[in-house]
Amino acid sequence: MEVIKLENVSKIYGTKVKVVALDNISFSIEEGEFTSIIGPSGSGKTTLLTLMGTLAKPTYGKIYVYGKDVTTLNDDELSKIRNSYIGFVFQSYNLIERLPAIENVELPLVARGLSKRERREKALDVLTRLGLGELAYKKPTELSGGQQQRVAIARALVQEPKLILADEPTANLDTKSGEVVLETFMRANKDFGTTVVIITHDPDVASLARKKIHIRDGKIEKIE
Ligand SMILES: Nc1ncnc2c1ncn2[C@@H]1O[C@H](COP(=O)(O)OP(=O)(O)OP(=O)(O)O)[C@@H](O)[C@H]1O
Repeated sequence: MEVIKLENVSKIYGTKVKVVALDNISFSIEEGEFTSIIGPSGSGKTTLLTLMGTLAKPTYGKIYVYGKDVTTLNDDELSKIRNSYIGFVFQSYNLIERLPAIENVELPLVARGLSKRERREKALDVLTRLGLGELAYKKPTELSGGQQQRVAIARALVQEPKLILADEPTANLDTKSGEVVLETFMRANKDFGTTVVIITHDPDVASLARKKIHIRDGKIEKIE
């Protein structure tokens, strides 16, 4: 089954001065694939992930997510798709500072009607898997940037999303923490068939993926 399909997608920013961030891109991602998107700075990687995550619409072309043409959906319908399927890991962590790490991780589960006890158990389990069990009750301001990044990753994973979209998830981490994060993604992929798409600059990280999409100047250079 195709999780994401792009057909002749272009994204142009600006009105007077136009920036062609993506130029006529087509590809698809199948369920259970682990894909990396690689390319130099400014090549359009973040724009591509944003479109795949239905957070913005393309200027031209069609995008299908789990078979639905998301270019024709309204904001409510798009947020439903995001909530049902997608876990995002962005470079900015967007953690709530007055809440301890564990409550930040629990937050997405509140809307799902889980009991407080179930939420706590799940959140602690994911934090522990990411090596943060001891820090669960610390506030984000008491954590390093890399630890905050892992809390944000825990918040995405706790929802057990069918699709993970991650923008440079290991960029701010030391080698060991980066390995833990990648291992967690790989385990979700292997054990639960979670589809994973990660943007990376790092060839070692990219090589873990079965499929690599190289982009340059808003175009696909090659898929291997
Ligand atoms: N909101 C925006 N308005 C105008 N131009 C933008 C906007 N977002 C991105 N761009 C431009 O679109 C192009 C692609 O940017 P994008 O952030 O997608 O690249 P990237 O490959 O993710 O870069 P990096 O690796 O540096 O994060 C760049 O030329 C960038 O300046």
